Amino acid sequence: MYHLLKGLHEYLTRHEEFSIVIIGLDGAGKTTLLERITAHYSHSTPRPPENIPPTVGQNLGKVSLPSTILNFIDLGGQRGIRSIWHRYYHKCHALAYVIDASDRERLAEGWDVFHSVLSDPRTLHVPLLLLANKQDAPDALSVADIRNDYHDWDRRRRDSARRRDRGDSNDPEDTANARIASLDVMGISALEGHGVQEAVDWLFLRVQNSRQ
Ligand SMILES: Nc1nc2c(ncn2[C@@H]2O[C@H](COP(=O)(O)OP(=O)(O)OP(=O)(O)O)[C@@H](O)[C@H]2O)c(=O)[nH]1
Ligand SMILES: [Mg+2]
Repeated sequence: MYHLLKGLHEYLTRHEEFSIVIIGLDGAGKTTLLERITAHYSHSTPRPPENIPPTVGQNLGKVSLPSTILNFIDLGGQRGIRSIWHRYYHKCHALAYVIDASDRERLAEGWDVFHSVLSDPRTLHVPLLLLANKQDAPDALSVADIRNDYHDWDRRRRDSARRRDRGDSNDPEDTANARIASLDVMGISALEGHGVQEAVDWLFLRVQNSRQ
């Protein structure tokens, strides 16, 4: 009887754990976002932005929900650190790619890196959310503009690939194209917190669904 009740108690109070990896170029605002998320769920104040150094390696943040634990892993975005991202793909349940929507000069670089994530076979079945960060900045591109900019960039990339390959069809591309077509993009301000709750809700829902 004791074992039965103990088992029942464990079943009712169990916590499922999911890992969510946050990636994107250096300076996109990933650690600021992690701070905002963990502060929100622990009802504390996020670390002041001036106390957040560039990430060399990773930062971890745990969010405890009633029956679920979300483990956020924020990875450094500097060029030399990006080569470790792939090590996290197979063990994560969702990916959030953060882009700095106010830095037009680095958008193409951001898309280049984003595309390599999207077309990596190891991310194929991992839910992927594109976060257009820094929406509070006066010159930030809106979600619609970010989406258009990415589609324009991708069209140019495909045109030049087609010219290079003299029109040969490229099957692996089809998978990436399908993912792009159904891509979810959300606008956030990691600094001020706008849209962050909605982004976490999206990730929570998608990791739950992917489990089923
Ligand atoms: N205006 C504005 N600035 C932001 C926002 N999020 C981050 N920043 C600023 O962007 C800069 C970089 O933020 P980080 O969070 O360190 O960027 P990161 O993506 O973690 O960078 P790496 O660790 O180098 O990969 C800092 O000056 C932040 O204060 C935002 O939503 N709005
Ligand atoms: Mg960082």
